[in-house]
Amino acid sequence: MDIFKLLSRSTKLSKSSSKGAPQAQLPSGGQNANPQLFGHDTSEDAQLPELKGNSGSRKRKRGQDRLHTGDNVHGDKPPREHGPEEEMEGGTTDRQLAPRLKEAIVVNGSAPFLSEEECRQILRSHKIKITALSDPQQQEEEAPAKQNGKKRRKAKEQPIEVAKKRKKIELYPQPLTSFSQLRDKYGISKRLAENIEAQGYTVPTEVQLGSLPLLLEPAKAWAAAQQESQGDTQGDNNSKSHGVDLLAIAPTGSGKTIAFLIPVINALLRDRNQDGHGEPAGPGAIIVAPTKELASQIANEGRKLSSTTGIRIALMRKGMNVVPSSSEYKELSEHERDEIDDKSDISDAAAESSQRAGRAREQGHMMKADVLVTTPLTLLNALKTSDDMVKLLPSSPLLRLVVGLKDSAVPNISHKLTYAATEQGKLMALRQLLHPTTSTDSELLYDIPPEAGGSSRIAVLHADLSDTARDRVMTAFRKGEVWVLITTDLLARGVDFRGINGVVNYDVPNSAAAYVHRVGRTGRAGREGGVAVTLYTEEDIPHVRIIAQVIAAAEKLRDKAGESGVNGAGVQQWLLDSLPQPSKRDRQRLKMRGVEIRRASVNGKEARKAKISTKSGFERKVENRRRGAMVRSQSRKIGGPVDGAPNKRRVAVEDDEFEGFGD
Ligand SMILES: Nc1ncnc2c1ncn2[C@@H]1O[C@H](COP(=O)(O)OP(=O)(O)OP(=O)(O)O)[C@@H](O)[C@H]1O
Repeated sequence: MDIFKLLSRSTKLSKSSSKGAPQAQLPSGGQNANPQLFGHDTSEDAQLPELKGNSGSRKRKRGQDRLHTGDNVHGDKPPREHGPEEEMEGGTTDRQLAPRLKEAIVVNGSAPFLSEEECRQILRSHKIKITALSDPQQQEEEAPAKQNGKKRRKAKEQPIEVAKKRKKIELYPQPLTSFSQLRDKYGISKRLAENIEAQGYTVPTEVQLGSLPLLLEPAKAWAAAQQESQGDTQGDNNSKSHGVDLLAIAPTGSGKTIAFLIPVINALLRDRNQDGHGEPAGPGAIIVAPTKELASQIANEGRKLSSTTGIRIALMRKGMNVVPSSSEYKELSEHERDEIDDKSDISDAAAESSQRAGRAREQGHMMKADVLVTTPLTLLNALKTSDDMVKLLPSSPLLRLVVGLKDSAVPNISHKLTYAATEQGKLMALRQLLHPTTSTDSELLYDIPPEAGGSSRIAVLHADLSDTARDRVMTAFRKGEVWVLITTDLLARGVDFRGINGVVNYDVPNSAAAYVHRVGRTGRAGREGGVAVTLYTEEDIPHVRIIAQVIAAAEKLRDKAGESGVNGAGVQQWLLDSLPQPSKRDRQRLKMRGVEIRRASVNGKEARKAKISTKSGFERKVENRRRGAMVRSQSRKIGGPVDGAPNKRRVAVEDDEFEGFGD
């Protein structure tokens, strides 16, 4: 692994240092040809492994990856295997089907209508599984019971059992194989389609491929689920025009944000057109994100998609109020309305950080918003002051979409587990990692030289910083002014920096999910070349197995896709076998409290914090003495205290400014 190539986001590589690893193979290396993680190899045979038949080079296990016909949709009969030339429903064979599927998968504006079998194959090749969790028929029968308090209480007590008993129905909707189909086939707004195109999106990612048709045509999804649940009887789909609830589980960086934003914006535009009014009708959608950074990112994505459509996407900040309804807006005086319009207009991305917006926020002003993006606490505070904000919606059928394996790391990055023995060892390992050993002419050293920006290239971001400081660091990192960002789990989820080439887990993550999300900051939208390094010490050993297992699973997935890891196996089998298996209790404790030894206070006593330094104790002592002598001499000159006490006149280091690493 050449970490130099990973970090040099804005550095020209010398020929020798760039040999063997083309820039385009890194996550920061420009446009990505295909954002899909699975089933996107368009080469003749690799496109659909199911269609390769006996001539395929990869071996197929008995009973695996075979096509099976529609008479066994729900697993109630064993899958019926058939050879490559076997005739399928509708009289087509695998080979006859292949070109049609390819036509559908390859970027293609026209949208051929695919049979259920064809849909099933496309969805399967992309590892997409869609299930109706609540049976629409059953749900409808249960609806009156919901009014009954006793039954409701009982249902609440046994939700898991009830859910288990319910028959899960697998659905095969028409997959979205190109963004151009959004307009042609689903009739989304012209402006929205243009905005999607302007973002450069052409090939939908797996989660978009499966979820957009469901969310844009919920009536069809409902009808399909109903039809499946009733066997061959006709489902009444005309009356079911309300939407579906969709739970989507997909890999990190797989484009979930626009997968839900496109249907939201389209639905608001459609409603606006149907109602025929341009006045604010109060927020039509609320998006809740765990951190301010993520909320701000989602709001920005939304604004790009809704640009010039008239849909307002507002990032909700402390003290901000939203115009709850069009009737309330109409009741206001003209002056008040003008003021709201004026302030709402400056909520777009460019003005978000402007002084005007800042002032407006301070005054607790009213804003018009069609979509509110907020963090949970801000929403809670807003709800306390406004009862009208949430309208109860009718319950809709619940569908679940899963892409790939749940809780697995993206297969397109390489993982490395590095044993560093101690806390000091971790710092040494990090330093070694950032010091390129392969090239000597690099400007990107651990202590970045002043000519290259020095310590200003490194920043820290955590929840104790002010909002302004957090915004500033985020902007600098996005612009590429900051090269190394040291952060907490605050940025572990959802935050999208397109060009991150590597993630270093300086401390072992507290759970498998935390690992998946942290390392998912690289390798976004299917980009190759990202690296995730996890440093661990002796104290971490009892907790490393869960991480090693996630890595092994990701590598297996990569191998299955026919690619070997960039640097070979990140976890050797012997390591996996020798790491201790943590008990359930240990796993829970780790999740709640982290690695005990690293906590500042253990059992009420202040733990001795390990001094993290790459210098020896002797060197530090000499330096401290020298520094103390300098402080005393300066104090004498300005008549301050000379007893070696800290010089109070020294400028305090502001909490929100990173001043480089101390020795
Ligand atoms: N169809 C597409 N083609 C190319 N790039 C895409 C596509 N869809 C999304 N992207 C890009 O992929 C990146 C990741 O998208 P997004 O942040 O929505 O992922 P996510 O699934 O929400 O990730 P996470 O699980 O980490 O929250 C973004 O930079 C986005 O612009």
